[in-house]
Amino acid sequence: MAILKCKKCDFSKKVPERYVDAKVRCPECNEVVTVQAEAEDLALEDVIGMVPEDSAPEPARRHEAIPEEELTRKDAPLGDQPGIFEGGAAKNIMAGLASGIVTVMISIAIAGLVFSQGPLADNFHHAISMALISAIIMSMVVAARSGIACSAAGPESMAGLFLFLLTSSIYHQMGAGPAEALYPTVLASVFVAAVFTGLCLLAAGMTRSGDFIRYVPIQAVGGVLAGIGLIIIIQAFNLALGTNACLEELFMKYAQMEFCIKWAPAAALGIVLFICIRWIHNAYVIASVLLLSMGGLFGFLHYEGIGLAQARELGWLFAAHEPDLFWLQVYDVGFLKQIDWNVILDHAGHYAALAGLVLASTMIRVSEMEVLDSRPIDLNREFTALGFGSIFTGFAGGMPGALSLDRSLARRSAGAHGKIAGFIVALVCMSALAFSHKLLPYLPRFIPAGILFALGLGLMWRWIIETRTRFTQKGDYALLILIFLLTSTMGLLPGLAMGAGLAMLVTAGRYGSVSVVKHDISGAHFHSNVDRAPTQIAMLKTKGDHIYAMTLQGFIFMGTTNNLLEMILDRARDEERLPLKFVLLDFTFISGLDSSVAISFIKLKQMAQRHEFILIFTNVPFELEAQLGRAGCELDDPYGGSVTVVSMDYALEWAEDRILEEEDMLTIKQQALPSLLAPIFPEQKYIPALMKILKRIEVKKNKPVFSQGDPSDAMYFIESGMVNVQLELEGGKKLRLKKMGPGTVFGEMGLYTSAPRTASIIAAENCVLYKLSTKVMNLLQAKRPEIASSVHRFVVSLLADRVSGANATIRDILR
Ligand SMILES: Nc1ncnc2c1ncn2[C@@H]1O[C@@H]2COP(=O)(O)O[C@H]2[C@H]1O
Repeated sequence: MAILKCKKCDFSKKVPERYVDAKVRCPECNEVVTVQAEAEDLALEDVIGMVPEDSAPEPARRHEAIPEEELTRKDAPLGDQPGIFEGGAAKNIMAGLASGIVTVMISIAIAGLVFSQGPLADNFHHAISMALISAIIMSMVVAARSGIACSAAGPESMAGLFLFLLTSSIYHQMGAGPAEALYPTVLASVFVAAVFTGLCLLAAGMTRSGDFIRYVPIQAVGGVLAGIGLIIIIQAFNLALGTNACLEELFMKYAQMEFCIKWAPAAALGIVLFICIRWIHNAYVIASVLLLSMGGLFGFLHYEGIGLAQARELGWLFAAHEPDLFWLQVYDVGFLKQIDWNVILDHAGHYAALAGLVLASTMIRVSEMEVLDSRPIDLNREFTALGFGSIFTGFAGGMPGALSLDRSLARRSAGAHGKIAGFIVALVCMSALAFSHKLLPYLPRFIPAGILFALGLGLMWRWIIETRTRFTQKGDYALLILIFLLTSTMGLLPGLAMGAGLAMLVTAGRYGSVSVVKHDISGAHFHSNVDRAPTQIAMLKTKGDHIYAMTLQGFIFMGTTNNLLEMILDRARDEERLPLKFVLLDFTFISGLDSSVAISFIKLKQMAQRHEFILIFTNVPFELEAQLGRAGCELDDPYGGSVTVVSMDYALEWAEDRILEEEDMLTIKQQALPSLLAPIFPEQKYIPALMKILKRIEVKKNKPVFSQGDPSDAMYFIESGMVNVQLELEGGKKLRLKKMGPGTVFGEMGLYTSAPRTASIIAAENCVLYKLSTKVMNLLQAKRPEIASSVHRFVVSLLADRVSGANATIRDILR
């Protein structure tokens, strides 16, 4: 072992031997520290660290433990859904009302984004209806079908931006054609996008391919979403200014006073909203900010003596419009005849990309909800719910939507734990739809612009800043930035296509199709290198199945950890075997981790707490442990039910000790050497004579009996205490070959071959040994050859036992 000891803040931590002389940053104060070799060999207690005495894991620190019935990963029946009024009717209704106001405002903002091109902007009120229809239907369907109580779905920034690109592209393609075909074609393309996205979600949910989507490289999705964030911010400025400019044009204009006065309130509101959405996560706070800013504008207008009509002319408020039930046109033959279906077909790439991103983002958001909720959520069921919602939305004349993590969290912290909140949101949106022609003329223009600004900023922050620490390999983050730049400069579709291609190549090249689990084995077959008494070995053969050891390999990413989690869950639920108490995961063959893996390990820790087993991570590279820690997953977290241990051998020894302790067999009654030898020595009658020629010595804990390479002059019998047989490797590294206890011998190889010592022997405890020197052995051979021959046979049978033990281990590993 080596030690990381920071002189600045006194932080100290044991780290694996191979980090000796490495320069690392102190996890506490960030000071650069050189890792030092530790002076003495470690005792087992040192290695294990501060695992609580009581081996039963402490209750979850951050989350409540979830009962077994809720573990419905594969087939979550509807009955498992949250109740209608769960958490109290009044609380849910209030939370639903606040979320409803937020949803209406966000729907208006997304509508502004979708219809911001040329004459489409004149039909902004239609886009608002389309967005509200989506919010109503998706809120109701998701409330009825989703397994997440606070699930918020409807118009959403990423899908909104896609629709903006779709409508702009159609607008540019058809600009020269007949004007009457443009609007029906644009509307139809939005409805087709909703139905197509819904069908894809439904197909993924019904074929249960949700877990397969977990393989989508996170860098590609993250880079594209960050790019989307930037484009949304540009569009937020355009909405505030009533322009249609690109980034450079906006840069030219932003400082001019007449523009500044229009974009500054939107940007200020955007920043405040961004902070509320990201860190406060509360629907009441967000709704209050929106209502207060509206009040602020009317106060300002009143103070300045500006009338509403004048404010509309100045571009502060939206224009009034006549009420119409435009979406019913969808089923009007005249309307259908005007649609240019070729143009719609030309945009097949847009629909496919939109559906792909909605699928991938749903997968990421559901995974994050799983961690926050501390329980598995059936991804396929969420796909199915969103799929139905999106299809109904398309047929009712609404725009495609998606699941929103931020809005779901805001709804949850406002107290929405029952389904009713989703229906209340739908009711609020219905009222807004019915009165939109009356309300819109009173809506300040900077509000939807500010919301878009906050949504765009949120996407960029989430994917460019927050995820940075999650990437264990610098290349992953660089790839994300590359895809972000491609998306922002070349456009969404080329960026998406190139990004996905690049990320898939990288991931496939790194990992291929090799399973993350190199081998898994039960503790009944695979034991630590500790020489134990025959009764203890027999006990471990019967009870060792409480231990499940796995060696991991290769490059781990979310898709592969899913398989690992399922293997462990299957083992934990296997009632035909002994209850699972210890899961050992060895990282020796791990070459790297993807960013998303932290979430999987957090889930694994939550599973450990639910099923009451202890997770022991072994041979974890220091950088990976630090990276996972920064991403929110502490591996060495004794009170959270997981520990890191230097090697699989020590971890096995510790778990075995706990099992023996439980059976009251950890300490074997101390016996004198003659009685220890009696059952195993070939001829018992020679034991008293042998004892006379042995020399008793005592060795203190941690002191060497001899060191590797020393000349060999004796072999030793152990009467009490344990010794470590330690191989000294190049570069000062040490490897424990064996731990030996009472009744056995060591140093026999040197005695018989006269070669230098092949390993060092260090006392792991205070020991009493009996020494048989070469000189005395030679005398014995000459004077009492029958006793010498008995000793030879004893040593041979011990060596034979050791070899057959090693063979059994190899056989089990290869099984
Ligand atoms: N792989 C091993 N397993 C168990 N004991 C060992 C192993 N290798 C060496 N030893 C013991 O460690 C001792 C080191 O000194 P010797 O080589 O004299 O004799 C050696 C054996 O008794």
